[in-house]
Amino acid sequence: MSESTENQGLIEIEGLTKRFGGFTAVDGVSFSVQRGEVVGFLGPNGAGKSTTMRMLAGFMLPSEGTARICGEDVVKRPVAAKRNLGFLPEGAPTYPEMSVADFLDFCARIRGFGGAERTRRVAEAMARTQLEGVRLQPIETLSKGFKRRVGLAQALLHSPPVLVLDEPTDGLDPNQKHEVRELIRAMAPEKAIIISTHILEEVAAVCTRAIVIARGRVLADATPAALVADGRSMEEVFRSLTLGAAA
Ligand SMILES: Nc1ncnc2c1ncn2[C@@H]1O[C@H](COP(=O)(O)OP(=O)(O)OP(=O)(O)O)[C@@H](O)[C@H]1O
Repeated sequence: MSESTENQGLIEIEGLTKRFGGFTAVDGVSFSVQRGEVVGFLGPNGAGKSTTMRMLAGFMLPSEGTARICGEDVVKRPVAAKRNLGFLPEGAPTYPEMSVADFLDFCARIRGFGGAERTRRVAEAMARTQLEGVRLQPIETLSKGFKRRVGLAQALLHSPPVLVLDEPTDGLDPNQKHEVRELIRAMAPEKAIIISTHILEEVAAVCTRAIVIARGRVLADATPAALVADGRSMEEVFRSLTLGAAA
Protein backbone atom coordinates (compact mmCIF):
# COMPACT_ATOMS: atom_id res chain seq x y z
CA MET A 1 0.00 0.00 0.00
CA SER A 2 1.46 3.38 -0.95
CA GLU A 3 1.70 6.27 1.46
CA SER A 4 -0.82 8.29 -0.55
CA THR A 5 -3.28 5.39 -0.35
CA GLU A 6 -2.84 5.31 3.43
CA ASN A 7 -3.70 9.01 3.62
CA GLN A 8 -6.74 8.57 1.39
CA GLY A 9 -8.50 6.11 3.67
CA LEU A 10 -8.89 2.38 3.36
CA ILE A 11 -12.40 2.79 1.95
CA GLU A 12 -13.15 5.50 -0.62
CA ILE A 13 -16.63 5.83 -2.10
CA GLU A 14 -17.40 8.57 -4.61
CA GLY A 15 -20.77 9.32 -6.15
CA LEU A 16 -21.89 5.70 -5.83
CA THR A 17 -25.27 5.24 -7.49
CA LYS A 18 -27.46 2.23 -8.25
CA ARG A 19 -30.56 2.27 -10.39
CA PHE A 20 -32.95 -0.65 -10.77
CA GLY A 21 -34.88 0.31 -13.89
CA GLY A 22 -36.34 3.72 -13.16
CA PHE A 23 -35.83 3.41 -9.40
CA THR A 24 -32.72 4.89 -7.78
CA ALA A 25 -31.81 2.78 -4.73
CA VAL A 26 -28.47 4.49 -4.01
CA ASP A 27 -28.07 8.08 -5.08
CA GLY A 28 -24.61 9.67 -5.23
CA VAL A 29 -23.21 8.33 -1.95
CA SER A 30 -19.70 9.53 -1.07
CA PHE A 31 -17.59 8.95 2.01
CA SER A 32 -14.23 7.59 3.09
CA VAL A 33 -13.24 5.51 6.08
CA GLN A 34 -9.82 5.60 7.74
CA ARG A 35 -8.01 2.91 9.66
CA GLY A 36 -9.31 2.83 13.24
CA GLU A 37 -12.82 3.94 12.32
CA VAL A 38 -15.93 1.82 12.88
CA VAL A 39 -18.73 3.34 10.82
CA GLY A 40 -22.31 2.50 11.70
CA PHE A 41 -24.47 2.53 8.59
CA LEU A 42 -28.02 3.38 9.61
CA GLY A 43 -31.27 3.86 7.76
CA PRO A 44 -34.83 2.63 7.50
CA ASN A 45 -35.75 -0.56 5.60
CA GLY A 46 -35.03 -0.07 1.92
CA ALA A 47 -32.74 2.94 2.49
CA GLY A 48 -29.99 1.46 0.33
CA LYS A 49 -27.58 0.15 2.97
CA SER A 50 -27.20 -3.39 1.61
CA THR A 51 -27.03 -2.16 -1.97
CA THR A 52 -24.23 0.27 -1.05
CA MET A 53 -22.36 -2.48 0.81
CA ARG A 54 -22.75 -4.94 -2.06
CA MET A 55 -21.33 -2.39 -4.51
CA LEU A 56 -18.47 -1.60 -2.14
CA ALA A 57 -17.72 -5.32 -1.82
CA GLY A 58 -17.67 -5.75 -5.60
CA PHE A 59 -20.75 -7.99 -5.57
CA MET A 60 -22.92 -5.61 -7.56
CA LEU A 61 -21.92 -3.22 -10.34
CA PRO A 62 -22.65 0.45 -9.67
CA SER A 63 -24.68 2.41 -12.23
CA GLU A 64 -22.36 5.34 -11.53
CA GLY A 65 -19.54 6.27 -9.20
CA THR A 66 -16.57 4.40 -7.79
CA ALA A 67 -15.57 2.43 -4.73
CA ARG A 68 -11.97 1.72 -3.73
CA ILE A 69 -10.58 -0.56 -1.07
CA CYS A 70 -6.99 0.17 -0.06
CA GLY A 71 -6.74 2.26 -3.23
CA GLU A 72 -7.94 -0.55 -5.52
CA ASP A 73 -11.06 0.09 -7.60
CA VAL A 74 -13.55 -2.72 -6.88
CA VAL A 75 -14.76 -2.81 -10.50
CA LYS A 76 -11.46 -2.32 -12.34
CA ARG A 77 -9.25 -4.35 -9.96
CA PRO A 78 -11.66 -6.74 -8.19
CA VAL A 79 -9.12 -9.37 -7.18
CA ALA A 80 -6.73 -6.82 -5.64
CA ALA A 81 -9.60 -5.03 -3.89
CA LYS A 82 -11.16 -8.22 -2.48
CA ARG A 83 -7.80 -9.41 -1.12
CA ASN A 84 -8.06 -6.58 1.41
CA LEU A 85 -11.74 -7.06 2.17
CA GLY A 86 -13.81 -9.24 4.47
CA PHE A 87 -17.50 -9.08 3.54
CA LEU A 88 -20.42 -10.39 5.56
CA PRO A 89 -23.43 -10.27 3.24
CA GLU A 90 -27.05 -10.29 4.38
CA GLY A 91 -28.46 -13.70 5.27
CA ALA A 92 -26.75 -17.05 5.57
CA PRO A 93 -23.62 -18.43 3.91
CA THR A 94 -23.97 -20.40 0.71
CA TYR A 95 -23.17 -24.15 0.59
CA PRO A 96 -25.74 -25.07 3.27
CA GLU A 97 -24.89 -28.80 3.08
CA MET A 98 -21.24 -28.26 4.09
CA SER A 99 -20.10 -28.52 7.68
CA VAL A 100 -18.84 -25.34 9.35
CA ALA A 101 -15.24 -26.61 9.37
CA ASP A 102 -15.35 -27.76 5.72
CA PHE A 103 -16.92 -24.49 4.57
CA LEU A 104 -14.29 -22.38 6.33
CA ASP A 105 -11.52 -24.67 5.06
CA PHE A 106 -12.91 -24.23 1.54
CA CYS A 107 -12.99 -20.42 1.96
CA ALA A 108 -9.40 -20.45 3.28
CA ARG A 109 -8.29 -22.52 0.28
CA ILE A 110 -9.93 -20.02 -2.09
CA ARG A 111 -8.06 -17.27 -0.24
CA GLY A 112 -4.84 -19.08 -1.13
CA PHE A 113 -3.90 -20.59 2.23
CA GLY A 114 -2.50 -24.12 2.44
CA GLY A 115 -1.16 -26.65 4.93
CA ALA A 116 -0.69 -25.66 8.55
CA GLU A 117 -1.45 -21.99 7.82
CA ARG A 118 -4.91 -22.92 6.51
CA THR A 119 -5.61 -25.12 9.52
CA ARG A 120 -4.47 -22.33 11.85
CA ARG A 121 -6.61 -19.68 10.16
CA VAL A 122 -9.75 -21.83 10.20
CA ALA A 123 -9.21 -22.68 13.89
CA GLU A 124 -8.60 -19.03 14.78
CA ALA A 125 -11.70 -17.82 12.89
CA MET A 126 -13.84 -20.47 14.61
CA ALA A 127 -12.42 -19.53 18.00
CA ARG A 128 -13.05 -15.79 17.48
CA THR A 129 -16.67 -16.42 16.52
CA GLN A 130 -17.21 -19.27 19.01
CA LEU A 131 -18.06 -21.93 16.49
CA GLU A 132 -15.95 -24.84 17.77
CA GLY A 133 -18.98 -26.53 19.32
CA VAL A 134 -20.72 -26.80 15.94
CA ARG A 135 -17.67 -27.29 13.72
CA LEU A 136 -18.90 -30.60 12.26
CA GLN A 137 -22.54 -29.59 11.86
CA PRO A 138 -23.96 -28.88 8.37
CA ILE A 139 -24.59 -25.13 8.01
CA GLU A 140 -28.25 -25.68 7.04
CA THR A 141 -28.93 -27.28 10.45
CA LEU A 142 -27.64 -24.27 12.41
CA SER A 143 -29.78 -21.58 14.01
CA LYS A 144 -29.87 -18.12 12.42
CA GLY A 145 -27.36 -16.69 14.91
CA PHE A 146 -24.86 -19.50 14.29
CA LYS A 147 -25.23 -19.07 10.51
CA ARG A 148 -24.47 -15.38 10.96
CA ARG A 149 -21.33 -16.26 12.88
CA VAL A 150 -20.19 -18.65 10.14
CA GLY A 151 -20.51 -15.72 7.74
CA LEU A 152 -18.50 -13.55 10.09
CA ALA A 153 -15.79 -16.21 10.50
CA GLN A 154 -15.49 -16.39 6.70
CA ALA A 155 -15.04 -12.60 6.55
CA LEU A 156 -12.21 -12.66 9.13
CA LEU A 157 -10.24 -15.66 7.81
CA HIS A 158 -7.59 -13.71 5.90
CA SER A 159 -7.24 -10.86 8.48
CA PRO A 160 -8.25 -8.18 5.96
CA PRO A 161 -7.69 -4.48 6.74
CA VAL A 162 -11.25 -3.65 5.60
CA LEU A 163 -14.42 -5.23 6.94
CA VAL A 164 -17.88 -4.61 5.48
CA LEU A 165 -20.44 -6.29 7.72
CA ASP A 166 -24.13 -6.21 6.82
CA GLU A 167 -26.06 -6.53 10.10
CA PRO A 168 -23.40 -8.62 11.88
CA THR A 169 -25.47 -9.05 15.06
CA ASP A 170 -28.78 -9.85 13.35
CA GLY A 171 -30.30 -12.99 14.89
CA LEU A 172 -27.77 -13.25 17.70
CA ASP A 173 -28.84 -13.61 21.32
CA PRO A 174 -27.82 -10.83 23.74
CA ASN A 175 -24.68 -12.65 24.88
CA GLN A 176 -23.57 -13.27 21.33
CA LYS A 177 -24.34 -9.68 20.33
CA HIS A 178 -22.05 -8.60 23.15
CA GLU A 179 -19.30 -11.00 22.01
CA VAL A 180 -19.47 -9.81 18.40
CA ARG A 181 -19.38 -6.15 19.49
CA GLU A 182 -16.34 -6.91 21.64
CA LEU A 183 -14.70 -8.63 18.69
CA ILE A 184 -15.36 -5.62 16.44
CA ARG A 185 -14.00 -3.27 19.08
CA ALA A 186 -10.87 -5.39 19.52
CA MET A 187 -10.19 -5.45 15.76
CA ALA A 188 -11.00 -1.76 15.21
CA PRO A 189 -7.59 -0.12 15.74
CA GLU A 190 -6.07 -2.10 12.86
CA LYS A 191 -8.94 -1.87 10.40
CA ALA A 192 -11.53 0.24 8.64
CA ILE A 193 -14.93 -1.28 9.45
CA ILE A 194 -18.45 -0.55 8.21
CA ILE A 195 -21.39 -2.23 9.91
CA SER A 196 -25.04 -1.78 9.04
CA THR A 197 -27.47 -2.11 11.89
CA HIS A 198 -31.00 -1.34 13.01
CA ILE A 199 -29.90 -1.31 16.63
CA LEU A 200 -29.21 2.27 17.58
CA GLU A 201 -27.53 1.36 20.89
CA GLU A 202 -25.05 -0.66 18.87
CA VAL A 203 -23.89 2.55 17.22
CA ALA A 204 -23.13 4.17 20.55
CA ALA A 205 -21.52 0.93 21.79
CA VAL A 206 -19.10 0.19 18.94
CA CYS A 207 -19.08 2.93 16.31
CA THR A 208 -16.75 5.90 16.13
CA ARG A 209 -18.94 7.41 13.43
CA ALA A 210 -22.51 7.10 12.16
CA ILE A 211 -23.73 7.58 8.60
CA VAL A 212 -27.50 7.84 8.25
CA ILE A 213 -29.03 7.18 4.86
CA ALA A 214 -32.60 7.21 3.57
CA ARG A 215 -33.88 6.90 0.02
CA GLY A 216 -30.33 6.23 -1.09
CA ARG A 217 -28.91 9.53 0.16
CA VAL A 218 -26.57 10.37 3.03
CA LEU A 219 -28.47 12.52 5.53
CA ALA A 220 -25.93 12.67 8.34
CA ASP A 221 -22.28 11.74 8.83
CA ALA A 222 -21.01 12.46 12.35
CA THR A 223 -19.77 10.89 15.55
CA PRO A 224 -22.51 9.27 17.66
CA ALA A 225 -21.81 11.91 20.34
CA ALA A 226 -22.26 14.78 17.87
CA LEU A 227 -25.57 13.35 16.65
CA VAL A 228 -27.05 13.49 20.16
CA ALA A 229 -25.22 16.64 21.27
CA ASP A 230 -28.46 18.64 21.52
CA GLY A 231 -29.79 16.31 24.21
CA ARG A 232 -32.07 14.22 21.98
CA SER A 233 -31.88 10.44 22.00
CA MET A 234 -30.43 8.53 19.05
CA GLU A 235 -33.99 7.32 18.28
CA GLU A 236 -35.27 10.88 18.10
CA VAL A 237 -32.41 11.96 15.85
CA PHE A 238 -32.94 8.92 13.59
CA ARG A 239 -36.68 9.56 13.34
CA SER A 240 -36.38 13.25 12.60
CA LEU A 241 -33.73 12.65 9.92
CA THR A 242 -35.35 9.71 8.18
CA LEU A 243 -39.04 10.62 8.46
CA GLY A 244 -38.16 14.06 7.13
CA ALA A 245 -36.53 12.40 4.10
CA ALA A 246 -39.53 10.17 3.45
CA ALA A 247 -41.98 13.07 3.38
N1 LIG B 1 -31.99 -6.50 -7.25
C1 LIG B 1 -32.87 -5.55 -7.02
N2 LIG B 1 -33.83 -5.22 -7.93
C2 LIG B 1 -34.72 -4.24 -7.72
N3 LIG B 1 -34.75 -3.49 -6.59
C3 LIG B 1 -33.84 -3.76 -5.63
C4 LIG B 1 -32.87 -4.80 -5.79
N4 LIG B 1 -32.08 -4.82 -4.68
C5 LIG B 1 -32.56 -3.85 -3.87
N5 LIG B 1 -33.62 -3.22 -4.44
C6 LIG B 1 -34.38 -2.11 -3.86
O1 LIG B 1 -33.46 -1.09 -3.51
C7 LIG B 1 -33.85 -0.45 -2.30
C8 LIG B 1 -32.73 -0.49 -1.30
O2 LIG B 1 -32.59 -1.83 -0.84
P1 LIG B 1 -31.49 -2.24 0.23
O3 LIG B 1 -31.62 -3.73 0.43
O4 LIG B 1 -30.19 -1.69 -0.17
O5 LIG B 1 -32.00 -1.47 1.53
P2 LIG B 1 -31.51 -1.59 3.03
O6 LIG B 1 -31.24 -0.22 3.51
O7 LIG B 1 -30.40 -2.58 3.13
O8 LIG B 1 -32.81 -2.18 3.73
P3 LIG B 1 -33.02 -3.15 5.01
O9 LIG B 1 -32.75 -2.32 6.22
O10 LIG B 1 -34.45 -3.56 4.87
O11 LIG B 1 -32.06 -4.31 4.83
C9 LIG B 1 -35.13 -1.16 -1.84
O12 LIG B 1 -36.25 -0.41 -2.26
C10 LIG B 1 -35.07 -2.49 -2.57
O13 LIG B 1 -36.35 -3.01 -2.80
